[in-house]
Amino acid sequence: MAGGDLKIIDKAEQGSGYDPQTEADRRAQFCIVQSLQQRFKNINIIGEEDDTTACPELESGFSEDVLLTDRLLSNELREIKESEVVVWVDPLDGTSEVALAVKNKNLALLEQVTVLIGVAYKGRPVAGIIHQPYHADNGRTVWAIRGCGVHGLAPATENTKKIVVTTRSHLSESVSSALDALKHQNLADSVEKVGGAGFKVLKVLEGCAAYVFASAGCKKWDTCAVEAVLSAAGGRLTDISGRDIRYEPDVQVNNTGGVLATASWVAHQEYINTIPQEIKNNLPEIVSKK
Ligand SMILES: Nc1ncnc2c1ncn2[C@@H]1O[C@H](COP(=O)(O)O)[C@@H](OP(=O)(O)O)[C@H]1O
Ligand SMILES: [Mg+2]
Ligand SMILES: [Mg+2]
Ligand SMILES: [Mg+2]
Repeated sequence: MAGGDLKIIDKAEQGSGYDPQTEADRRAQFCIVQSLQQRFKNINIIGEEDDTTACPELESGFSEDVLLTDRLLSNELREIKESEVVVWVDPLDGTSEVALAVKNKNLALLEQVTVLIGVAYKGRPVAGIIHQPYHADNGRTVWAIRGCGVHGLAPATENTKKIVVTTRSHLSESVSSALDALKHQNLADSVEKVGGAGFKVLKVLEGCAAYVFASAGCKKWDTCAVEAVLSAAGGRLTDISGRDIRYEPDVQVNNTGGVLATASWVAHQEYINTIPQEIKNNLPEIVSKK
């Protein structure tokens, strides 16, 4: 960004919209993957980007805060072997918003950018990090480990209005129809369109009722970290038919069933029940390998 050229590559297949990757995505993935591998030789890491750019500064430290939760950690998690861990990395979530922020010189959009690192064990998320580099002056890191609470943010426990967040850049007819159905049943008093899976889940943690994406296109690296954090806060994240999303290493990377995330203070099942069956039928779960 400082250099003024994001070096954007469009990853979208011809005729299927716009899916930008910037030099920041490539460098951040290199940094995260190499830093993790340096410390943990045998974990399986799956990142969004196929192409990376070497970045000389790796991270060798760790947050002492994590050690403070040690006494809360279950024996099951304590005994995990490196080879049983799958880390899903989204080096930069909200890339479209970064591109737009620079293009339109609208730096407020950068708030929607996050870095997502999710840790899965036995196919389900057990820990997650949502780093928001452009929050307030110095950014913030929101993280959770199963059984050890949510850190870096105090999750909202209620709200008088049900605000639903959805995609800004990947709207489709099925996304709109699902939102209309929710409005009809008073499950969406208003709808906000914002970028990034990470940012939308932060919004849910901070008082929005739900994140609704009744469309395919979102990937496992978009949801693994955020599901870990949201469930530690008492919320739920499933596909739009209410099925758990799986995170085994050989699972299909697309969340073909869409995404529905709800805050702790709303009934997840009511949102699931309200989304029309026809939309659900068009978004089947595909469990086949990659
Ligand atoms: N149709 C689609 N094609 C490609 N990526 C999609 C997509 N729909 C959603 N996504 C991905 O899901 C994330 C959240 O999307 P959205 O902001 O539209 O809700 C983004 O992650 P990235 O920014 O990490 O690529 C975005 O690329
Ligand atoms: Mg992307
Ligand atoms: Mg993403
Ligand atoms: Mg990304």
